[in-house]
Amino acid sequence: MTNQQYMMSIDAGTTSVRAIIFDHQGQILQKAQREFKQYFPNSGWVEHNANEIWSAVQTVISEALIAAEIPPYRIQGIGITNQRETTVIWDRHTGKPIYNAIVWQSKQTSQIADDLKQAGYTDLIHQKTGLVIDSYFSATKIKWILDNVAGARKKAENGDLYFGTIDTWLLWKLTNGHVHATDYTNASRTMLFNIHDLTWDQEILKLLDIPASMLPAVKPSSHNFGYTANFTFSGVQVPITGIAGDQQAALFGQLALEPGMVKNTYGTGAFIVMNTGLKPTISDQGLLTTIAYGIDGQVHYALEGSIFVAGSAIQWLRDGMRIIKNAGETERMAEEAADSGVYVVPAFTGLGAPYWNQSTRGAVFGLTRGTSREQFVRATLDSLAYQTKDVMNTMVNDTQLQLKTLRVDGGAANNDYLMQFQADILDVPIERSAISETTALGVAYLAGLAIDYWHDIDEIKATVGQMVKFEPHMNADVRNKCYAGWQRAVKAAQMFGDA
Ligand SMILES: Nc1ncnc2c1ncn2[C@@H]1O[C@H](COP(=O)(O)OP(=O)(O)O)[C@@H](O)[C@H]1O
Ligand SMILES: O=P(O)(O)OC[C@H](O)CO
Repeated sequence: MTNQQYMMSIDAGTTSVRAIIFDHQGQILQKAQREFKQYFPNSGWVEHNANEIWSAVQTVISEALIAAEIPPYRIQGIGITNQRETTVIWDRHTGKPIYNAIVWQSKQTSQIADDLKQAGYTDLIHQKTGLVIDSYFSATKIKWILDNVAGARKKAENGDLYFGTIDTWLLWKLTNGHVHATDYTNASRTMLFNIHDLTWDQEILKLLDIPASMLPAVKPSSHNFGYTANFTFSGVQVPITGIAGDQQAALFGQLALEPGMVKNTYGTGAFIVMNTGLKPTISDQGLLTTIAYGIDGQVHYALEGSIFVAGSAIQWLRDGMRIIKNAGETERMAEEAADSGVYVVPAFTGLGAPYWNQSTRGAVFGLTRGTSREQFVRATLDSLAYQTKDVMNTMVNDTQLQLKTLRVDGGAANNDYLMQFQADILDVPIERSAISETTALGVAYLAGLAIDYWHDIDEIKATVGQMVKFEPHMNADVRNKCYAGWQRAVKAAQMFGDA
């Protein structure tokens, strides 16, 4: 086994980066993780320092290799998966970012989004990009940087600036400034990419005054993007052969490759993605149409429901409300809590799919003098499941496809209480993957397939472990009553925010 080759995934998430080394069985050989700093320069703004992300990535690559005790040449290929939409703009000559990376959650560009809506571009943008107009996507963030950083627009017009999402930034750094590219999945989250003809959309670029020279080349997700320039200072050139946004990578890692298959990743937010096959399905009920992956000369599409607050509501219980010590204990507390009729609507930064209401804020309903800490915790966990049901109902309506199972992953999917409640409230079985790092695994698959590390999907399927199943067993009357209460709570929270 001494000459065994491995794949390495770089998972650049919102709060931490990881390097994970996988073997041919899809098992984790080693992993290293680093958190990096979050900047909140103004209320509702969230920024990262792109150089700090790059430093953290270099560190975890080295740490993972050292801990695994393997030399760099035993890595056959690298995959990059990333927090999506987050926008970096840098000077292509000096390599220096001209502003912090504006993070997907950040609200500083809401006004630009509102202006676009007011000007009547909602349908045009929806039809072309599959997205709803929102500050969530990269387009308004690029415009904001060009409008607000001194000299930026002039430089952009002279062709001196590059834009990239985090994958593009890391690829550019790993190749020492030789490759400026992204993949279809990341491009489809910019609100600038035409998902039908697979090009940057000139009309939208003009609308936002964004020069096309800033934009990266767009390639399939499973593709040889280029070689590392100086991998861990070893001089070894490792090909980067896969790139995908983290939610799409998770879909691939769950092997949800047939139309109608759905996964939900319960991380900071929750992202429900349904594979819809080779044709885009445009939702008229607030779901996003997005590119699932590009492989073997074909582009596969997906419908997505993005929930902004999921696991971060549990962090709020810990760090804001300080009624728990760690996320893990919520499982026992919820199991112990009696039914209560309490609802927590964690709309801390507005509501995502299917509501898309930027002005809603969090709310709690149904408190009595007897409400306990455990019941409050349980209601917060339940909100993750209810938000998922809102999205799933919309997906079923949009596609007319009957949901058979929901595949789950991400930190909060480890909570057995939550997964059982999710199965009950959806009335659909839940399957939790055997490996928790599905996102990294997905991009390892994409990268490995491009270089024949894995020959085909069947070879990959043969390596997949047993999933943990949660079967629904809630009585229909109880389910309907619980969900009706949630719907009233969301409605009331929206009324309060809109007033
Ligand atoms: N047992 C648990 N029950 C509920 N939530 C959990 C549990 N474990 C972790 N979480 C939540 O999951 C999130 C971390 O999941 P992760 O997939 O690492 O997220 P991300 O990739 O977005 O950083 C945190 O918000 C945390 O509060
Ligand atoms: O980094 P995560 O796991 O919170 O994912 C963020 C999403 O990609 C945002 O769209």
